[in-house]
Amino acid sequence: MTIKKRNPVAVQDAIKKVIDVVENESIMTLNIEDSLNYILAENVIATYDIPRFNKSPYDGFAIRSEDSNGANGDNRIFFKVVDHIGAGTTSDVKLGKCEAVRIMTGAQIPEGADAVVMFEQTTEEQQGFKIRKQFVHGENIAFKGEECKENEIVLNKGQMINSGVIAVLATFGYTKVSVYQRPTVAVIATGSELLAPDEPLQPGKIRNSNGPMIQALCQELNIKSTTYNIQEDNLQGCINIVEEALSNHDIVITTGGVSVGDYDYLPKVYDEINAEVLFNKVQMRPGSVTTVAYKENKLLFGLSGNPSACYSGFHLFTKPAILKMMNANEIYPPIVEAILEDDFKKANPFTRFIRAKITFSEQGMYATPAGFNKSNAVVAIAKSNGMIILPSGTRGYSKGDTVKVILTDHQSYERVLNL
Ligand SMILES: Nc1nc2c(c(=O)[nH]1)N[C@H]1C(S)=C(S)[C@@H](COP(=O)(O)OP(=O)(O)OC[C@H]3O[C@@H](n4cnc5c(N)ncnc54)[C@H](O)[C@@H]3O)O[C@H]1N2
Ligand code: MOO
Ligand SMILES: [Mg+2]
Repeated sequence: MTIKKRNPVAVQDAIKKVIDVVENESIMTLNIEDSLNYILAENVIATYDIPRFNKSPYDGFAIRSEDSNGANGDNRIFFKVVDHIGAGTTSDVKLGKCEAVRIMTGAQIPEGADAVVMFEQTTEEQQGFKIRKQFVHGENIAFKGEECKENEIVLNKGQMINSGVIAVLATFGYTKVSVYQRPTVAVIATGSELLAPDEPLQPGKIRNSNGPMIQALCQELNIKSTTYNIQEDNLQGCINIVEEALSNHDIVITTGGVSVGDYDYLPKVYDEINAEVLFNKVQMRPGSVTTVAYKENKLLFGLSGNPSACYSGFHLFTKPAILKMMNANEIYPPIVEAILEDDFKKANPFTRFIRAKITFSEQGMYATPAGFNKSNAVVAIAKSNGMIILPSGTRGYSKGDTVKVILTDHQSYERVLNL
């Protein structure tokens, strides 16, 4: 049997092919407390100025700055305290010459006052205090509207809702928020050798690690995927399950069966269901056989069966596509430069992605391969928070070289405090 030659596309081109085909305009409304990690489907407009009024940023005394003219160590000026307010209350007092209102952080500056003296800048006296320095107009005042003005667009649609966005929505009294619907995702692990984690091992069989891993990767994006039962290598069975998953989901992720083996049925499945294959070979390792197909605004990710290839394929192609399908403005992973901590002397004909532990030290960022790193590796995935990128070429790489690294895990922590 001859094998159809595949045309390997560059990694960037493959990512672009996936991103270019998907779109989503479906919107829904959520209570703000349920909206974390969704994408804003509307601009957020300030409903009033922030700060709402001129306010004191300190605990101290509100004064008229002109009354402090000439104050110094040899000429201390006395102010009489005529009122006392905390945040949430206001004062009706109109300040006269050398009068002050005792004021706490967050309280509205009383009429006539234009500066705040911190407690630490005073010496207390009977019925008042003395100061030994001159204050200028506006000193120690948080001005109305200095952060943002009423009707200003403070957040743009397409932004991921993080804790700060929820704070902004709450600030402006929005209890509901319009967000883009998330794509629905189906996960199907294919392979006659696969057993569920709770099944006893048998000769020639292995446990399905890709299915739970992909489900967890979706969960990291706050997507609750539908996980189908393990699908054995059987053409009709594969066609049926993929068709059924596709009729109920926006994205179908399969793992395994995309290469050229006798039991690799996914290429035939795409053919049978008339999905357009965007690419079936990428100039990368692992994951060179990663295949992405498209049908009626739905995507089919044929991720490789080898766990490290499967993981890399998800990060490179599926994750940006899911974010694009959520209509996020920012869909690509952060890529940083780091110092390589190991030698890779062999030249690689395709771009290599190496699961690695990225550490941030005072000397800079370091990238250490996270152990045994072949396509079939699983432990290194668990120990990694990034992927070293080694572009293809005729030379290898050495310890000390500066390389690019994709940050895959944004919730990574350090062993030592580098403060
Ligand atoms: N003649 C060729 N053979 C292979 C090529 C090639 O170009 N020519 N490519 C190799 C590369 S590279 C990879 S990667 C694999 C891709 O294989 P498939 O995507 O077809 O996946 P399978 O054959 O189903 O399985 C490969 C490997 O992964 C294990 N596996 C599968 N599913 C899971 C799972 N859910 N959890 C854990 N491990 C899984 C499976 O047992 C196999 O060992 O093809 C090469 N061959
Ligand atoms: O997808 Mo395969 O790694 O390129 O091992
Ligand atoms: Mg195979």
